[in-house]
Amino acid sequence: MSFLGLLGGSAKSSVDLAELQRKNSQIQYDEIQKVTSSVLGKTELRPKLGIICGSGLGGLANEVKDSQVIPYAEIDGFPKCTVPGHAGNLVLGYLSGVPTVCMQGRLHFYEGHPAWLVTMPIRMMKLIGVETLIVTNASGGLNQDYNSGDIMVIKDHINLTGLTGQHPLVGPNDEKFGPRFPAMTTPYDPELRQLAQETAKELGFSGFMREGVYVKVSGPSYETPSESRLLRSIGADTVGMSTAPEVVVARHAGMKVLGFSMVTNVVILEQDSDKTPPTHQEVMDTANARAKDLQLLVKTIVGKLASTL
Ligand SMILES: O=P(O)(O)O[C@@H]1C[C@H](O)[C@@H](CO)O1
Ligand SMILES: Nc1nc2[nH]cnc2c(=O)[nH]1
Repeated sequence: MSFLGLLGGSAKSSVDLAELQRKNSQIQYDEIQKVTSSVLGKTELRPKLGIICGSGLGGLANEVKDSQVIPYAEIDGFPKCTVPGHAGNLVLGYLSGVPTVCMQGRLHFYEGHPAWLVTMPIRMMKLIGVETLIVTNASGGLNQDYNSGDIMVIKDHINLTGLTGQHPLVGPNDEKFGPRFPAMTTPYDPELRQLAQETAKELGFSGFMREGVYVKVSGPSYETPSESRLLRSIGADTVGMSTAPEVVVARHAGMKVLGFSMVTNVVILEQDSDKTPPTHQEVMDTANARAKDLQLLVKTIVGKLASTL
């Protein structure tokens, strides 16, 4: 199907989405502008903050006041969300007084979306005016000191799928978004990380707060014990199937990023273990059980940032 056709554009100037997918090419600035216009045409709000809700963490969007819900299906050119625990809505409104756009449900590579399409909403947010992004995810704890329900402030990531070729910035670079070769030395903003830890302490959350490294794999299968030991040995504390590509694209576009990884299961490192293997139901249930704490943490942090956003 023609992408510009989806956007209501003329067949003559249309870009074939299937063809772009085959070439693993990028959607260009103009096309993302049309997705953005479709959103802006449905709301008066001009968000400064973007939030992405991970598996089972969509409740964060319920903290947004005076909210307007736009299903992805009603946004021209926006792909579908197919994963349970990812509602598939943009929720726009005010979080602690800050105009916010919240992705209640994200796109994943394992759903069949190429890396550039998974991250297209980040560029849309940038064009809307978002300069600060809060990403959340559900993850497996590779670090065996971690417990289910721990919240890890992400200090760095290993974009394993990016390093091995499925990088969201592969394809022609548009300097309007950012440079051809962006540095990734500080993907997660040090001041925001510090603020997150200080705020967690004030809220009495220190007992389940962590700071560490997230590794992004493709999924959808969970890891074998040997794969998990490999990921631990390269320095990762948690493992998941999202986030890093979104953060790379956000940093490419100059956005500040704060990331939280909710440990929903402790990863099994031993062969032939009698421990219970992970399930997506367990992931969602654990995320839901701790969601209120993460919601309060994010809301309080945003309240403290409000005057600067
Ligand atoms: O969207 P996130 O990264 O929070 O979801 C995690 C990774 C997979 O999508 C899913 C596996 O249970 O949860
Ligand atoms: N890859 C991966 N993703 C997850 N998301 C939640 N738990 C896990 C896990 O154990 N592994």
